This record gives sequence, C-alpha cells and structure tokens, in this order.
Amino acid sequence: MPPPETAETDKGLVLHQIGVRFGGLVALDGVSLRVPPGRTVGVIGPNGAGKTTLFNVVCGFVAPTTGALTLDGNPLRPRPHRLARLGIARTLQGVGLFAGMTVLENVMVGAEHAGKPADSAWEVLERCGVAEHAHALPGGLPYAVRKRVALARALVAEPRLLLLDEPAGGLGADEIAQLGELITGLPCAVLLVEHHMDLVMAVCDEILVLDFGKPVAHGTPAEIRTNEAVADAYLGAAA
Ligand SMILES: Nc1ncnc2c1ncn2[C@@H]1O[C@H](COP(=O)(O)OP(=O)(O)OP(=O)(O)O)[C@@H](O)[C@H]1O
Repeated sequence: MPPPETAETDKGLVLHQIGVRFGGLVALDGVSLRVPPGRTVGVIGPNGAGKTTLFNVVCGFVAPTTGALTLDGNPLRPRPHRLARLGIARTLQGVGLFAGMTVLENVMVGAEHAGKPADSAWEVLERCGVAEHAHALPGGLPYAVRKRVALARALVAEPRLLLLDEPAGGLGADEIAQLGELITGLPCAVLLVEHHMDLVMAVCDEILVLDFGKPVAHGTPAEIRTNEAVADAYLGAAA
C-alpha cells in the first residue's frame, strides 16, 4: 500500500501552539505558524518579542514547554546535530566560520556534513557571489563576504528548509539588497527571523508578528504594513 499522502495544510514545517517558559517568564505563548515548501516566512517583533526563542525551538536549542512541531505531518523533535538529516540548514546571528580553514574548505565541510559532493561547494560559492575569495581565510574578509560564505555553507546542503537568524545584522543597505535578491531566488522554504523591515517586506510571502511572546498579526507584507496592532507593538517598544 502506498504511504498516505501528506495533506496540503501539513506540508512543510508546522508549529502548533508553541509555548516556552524560562522560569516565570513567558517567552512564547500559543505561537502557530506554517512554513510551506518553497515559501519564505518572516518573523518580526520588537526586542524581547520571542523571535530568537522561536528560532531556537525550531533548531532544537530550546525545547517548547507546550505545543508541538511537525514536518510534512510527522512529529518533529529537532536536535541541532540532526537538522541536516531532516533537510534543514541554518545560519546563526553573526558568522561562525572556521577561522583556520579557507572559504572553500568551510563550504566543503558543509557539503561533507550533508553528504553532498565536495565540488558542489564551488557552484554554491559562485551562486553566493564569493567564489573569488575561495582560497582566502575568512578572518581577512569583509563582514558581508563572511556572512555570504556562512550562507553558502548552509546552502551547499541543498536544504528543503533554510533557517536564517538576523542575516542582515551588520550589513549596509546595498549588501542587504543583494542578500534580498539571493533569498528571493532560493528554491527552498525559508524561515527568516529579522529586524530589518525592508528586507522582510521584500522577500517574505507571509509574516508573523510577535509581541511579548504572543502572535499579534499574521499576513502578507501588504497586510502587515497596514496592521494597527503591528504599529502599536512597534510604537510601544519605541516609547
Ligand atoms: N535562556 C533564557 N533564559 C531566560 N530568559 C530568556 C532566555 N532566552 C530568552 N529569554 C527571554 O525571553 C524573552 C524573549 O527573548 P528573545 O531573545 O527570544 O527575543 P527576541 O525577539 O529575539 O529579541 P531581540 O530582537 O532583542 O533579539 C526575553 O524577555 C528574553 O530576556
């Protein structure tokens, strides 16, 4: 008998009513979200809203106190070292490259880890616009280039889901625009946690807005732009 088909609404990564408590502090409360195959979903919110905690739940760094995750309808209990096996890749805040390895070697490590051929590293370096730096050590390269190399190392795994934690952090306006083009051209699903609103609005198909750990809005960029609860959350944070 063929395996039962995954219902359309179960496809991709689904967060079901996720809650996270740190002692008495509620960092996430009833957060539900789906990242369908091939779509880019953004998570935004003021400082302390719970974005990084949500990211850490998906990566397996933080276990949810309540709720559950599924991947294509199957229960998912993420563990950081097992993500690659599930077809999930991630970049973290900052860069995190191996300082003693060249750019190419860093990306080849990513390929090896994911069981991909080593020569796929070249193709990804080219796609990310950093092939000219292949034989350089990361330490001497501009920050924006190092961030692209970190992205290349994640992409070489050909993930079905890419998790990006503040990829625009520390980048200039032109570099963010280039990053946006790169993200838009990706074939995989993307979960993007990001402060930089222009990037989020440019690349996301849908956006979840958190405030004090709770979802306050969810919709397309156009809907989020004009949502009063979103404006309140950000104005409240700025006040
Ligand atoms: N390991 C932890 N232990 C205790 N409290 C934590 C821990 N991690 C996060 N918090 C708290 O949980 C809340 C949500 O934090 P989180 O870092 O997820 O927010 P954020 O939206 O990513 O903020 P920022 O935009 O500043 O990065 C905050 O009040 C934070 O202080």
